[in-house]
Amino acid sequence: MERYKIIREIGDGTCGNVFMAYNVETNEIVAVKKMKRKFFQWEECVSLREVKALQKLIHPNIVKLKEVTMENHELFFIFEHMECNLYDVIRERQVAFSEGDIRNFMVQILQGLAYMHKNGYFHRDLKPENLLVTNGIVKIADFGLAREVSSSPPYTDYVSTRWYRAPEVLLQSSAYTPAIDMWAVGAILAELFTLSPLFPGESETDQLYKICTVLGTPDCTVWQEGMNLPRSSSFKYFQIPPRNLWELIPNASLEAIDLIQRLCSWDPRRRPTAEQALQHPFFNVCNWVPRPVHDAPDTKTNESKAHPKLELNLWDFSTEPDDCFLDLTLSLKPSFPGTDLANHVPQRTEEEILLYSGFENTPAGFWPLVPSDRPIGDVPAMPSWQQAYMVDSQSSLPGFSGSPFGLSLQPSLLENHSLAPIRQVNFF
Ligand SMILES: Nc1ncnc2c1ncn2[C@@H]1O[C@H](COP(=O)(O)OP(=O)(O)OP(=O)(O)O)[C@@H](O)[C@H]1O
Repeated sequence: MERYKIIREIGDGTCGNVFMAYNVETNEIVAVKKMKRKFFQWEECVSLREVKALQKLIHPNIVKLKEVTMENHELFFIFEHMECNLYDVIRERQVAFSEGDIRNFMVQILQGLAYMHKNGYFHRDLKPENLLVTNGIVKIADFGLAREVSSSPPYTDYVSTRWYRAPEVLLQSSAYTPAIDMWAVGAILAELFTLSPLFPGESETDQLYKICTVLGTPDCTVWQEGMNLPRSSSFKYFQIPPRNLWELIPNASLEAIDLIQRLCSWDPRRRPTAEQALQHPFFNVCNWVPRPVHDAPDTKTNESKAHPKLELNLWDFSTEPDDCFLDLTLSLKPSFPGTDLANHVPQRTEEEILLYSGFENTPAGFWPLVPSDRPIGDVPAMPSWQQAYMVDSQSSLPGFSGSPFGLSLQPSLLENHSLAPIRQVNFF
């Protein structure tokens, strides 16, 4: 250990203290985790879960274990050094993250997880503190509780920090799966939008209660197996209807809400795997900078109001996905102010509803997406500009390309302020 000079302490966890240090031979900055418990044999060290897992898991989104050293019965892990953890990033954040930032974090977390799960491990303690960040790069850390998927249940030992703990673990299932990591990802995704935890339980019972206050109390239609778990009788104390996630996370897009809802499914079998989550439409967007309506010329003049609008109305298409989108070229039909769809969408300003075709170089159409299982009437037509969903000619349409996410398209408007015919958009 004389090769390492400690600079300062950077973390104090349950199992170890973490220090920033530098390697005097290489001048490299590293993180040294000094385990709190004493070790007497090298075999004990190498059989630790953290060592076993990290030896095998080499991935850009998993923190790299460089070395393991034992000295005077003390065990040290030498890791690549990361600037901070996601908990600090969230805590210090004054304004909400952009959806692009959140997407960037999530892709990396999911890629790390997908790799880990594919290689037979699940983490069991995913939380913002265990996601390390340097310059926008996220790496999963703290494999102290990692388990091999092939290891046999019952899993009875302590698992995961309460706020991110999956309901099957709270209800004392002894045979949980990697889906517990997916629950944690859903809670973290919500937290990235609101900057506060989605389920901040103060005890195990309160944790279940907090989950019920968001998702509603489950019943056998939602989660059959859950009804038979040892602590499922707790549910009889809280009969709570589900909240609308849009109210709780108002800055999230429809796709983000849909992903959170799927990840935080009561039933672990309904949660997408990490690999499936990466296919979710939340990640399938192009960069599009909306032009505010009031910047567009002529839109507020009497002259333009007198002109017909070109309106895209997806209700005109069949409801069969293949019928709708097979080699779809959007059909546009003229309509007139006062009779257009905008008037049928309550409580939305014109600015919120209308989408302009003035992006001459943008080969795209704009779609708000809603989960296929949600009645159209439940969903705001276009809650904000942020929720315009862009599909370009390169990308496949979500839900129709083998993606596990069936999303239906919500009718929307596409107004041509300049009255030139709107470009037709080919999706395939
Ligand atoms: N490689 C690293 N680079 C920078 N900081 C790190 C690194 N590894 C850990 N840390 C910091 O130290 C903290 C504790 O580390 P870690 O989670 O590995 O310890 P632990 O004892 O297993 O914690 P826990 O209480 O979560 O089980 C992390 O939250 C992080 O802030």
